[in-house]
Amino acid sequence: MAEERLLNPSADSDDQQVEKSLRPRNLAEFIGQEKTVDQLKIAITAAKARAEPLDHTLFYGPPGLGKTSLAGVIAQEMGVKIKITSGPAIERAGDLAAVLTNLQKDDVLFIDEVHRLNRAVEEVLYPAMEDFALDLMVGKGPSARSLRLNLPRFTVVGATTRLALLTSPLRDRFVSVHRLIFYSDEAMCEIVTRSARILGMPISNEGALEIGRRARGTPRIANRLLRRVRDYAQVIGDGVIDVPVARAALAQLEVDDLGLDENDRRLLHAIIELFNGGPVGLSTLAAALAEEVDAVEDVYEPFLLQLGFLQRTPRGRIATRRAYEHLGIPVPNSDETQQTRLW
Ligand SMILES: Nc1ncnc2c1ncn2[C@@H]1O[C@H](COP(=O)(O)OP(=O)(O)OP(=O)(O)O)[C@@H](O)[C@H]1O
Repeated sequence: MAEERLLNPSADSDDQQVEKSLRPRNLAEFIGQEKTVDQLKIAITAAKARAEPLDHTLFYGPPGLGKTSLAGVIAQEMGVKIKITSGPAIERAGDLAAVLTNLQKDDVLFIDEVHRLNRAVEEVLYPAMEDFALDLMVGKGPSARSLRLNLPRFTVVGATTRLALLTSPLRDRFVSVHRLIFYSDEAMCEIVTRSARILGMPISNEGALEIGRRARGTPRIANRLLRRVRDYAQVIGDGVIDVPVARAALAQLEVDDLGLDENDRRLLHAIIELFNGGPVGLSTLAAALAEEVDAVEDVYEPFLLQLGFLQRTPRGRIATRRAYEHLGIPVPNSDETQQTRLW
């Protein structure tokens, strides 16, 4: 259902079409993530001055924050080509060998979901990243021997939503590691304004802020909301996205003032009403919601944690006082709850 995916930060095919035109192409167009951008500027300038490829770089953080965009930006700023693949797409060591032998000097190899590479593939990637070499086994049985093939120097840009799932040998081969964080309201407003300009939608500054601040600090969600609000503005309003239009459209989409949707509220209600506020284990919670554990952990939780509505403890998830207040549920007497220490 459309509403179900509205606030999901993962891309669907509609997004992929529009995202191509909205992707920032260089560092100057990339809004927010100042710390990462400043570090990249220095690394890129230094690598170019040495006429070397950029060091292997890893981006991690929730989906939709700009990891793929940054990989493209790096290639553009370095003036090199980018090859895009992903952990699950490279099934066998031979698949990776084929990708590596097709790289040209200084190319960027972008590997999305890099934590999902399998062991055999990783074993091929290690010498490729470290020594720019490919070790091939020739022959079988006792006469088998290993042959080393030199590769051109290149840059691996890896992206992951789950840094903890990266094996440490792979993690160690990335020289620079950047954590992408949720965007500020101001940055989100700028992103919405930029996207509206590219898509030719008239929007007021306040209208952009209203959409931006309800998009969970995630550019992909902002772009999606913007398209839905535009439909509303065209059909119900006069085509211009201002605050009343943005508010009315978002209310119809059931996106609340903080950017929570029905699924977030369902999750918080479940912890509060079914599990007495928590702690409740992740798998029990996912089962109660009829959701996948991964969806709860990757899609819903990061933003609820960021808002301070949820706490992860060794004994499970706990709904905080703020969550009760946001949902308008009376906060239980703290003597009777297990959360006293958190409040
Ligand atoms: N800093 C930014 N400025 C402007 N737009 C941005 C920025 N970051 C991301 N976007 C927009 O958000 C969309 C999603 O970004 P991107 O695909 O790079 O995210 P991602 O982190 O790689 O997501 P995933 O991990 O799900 O692939 C882009 O198409 C782009 O339009």
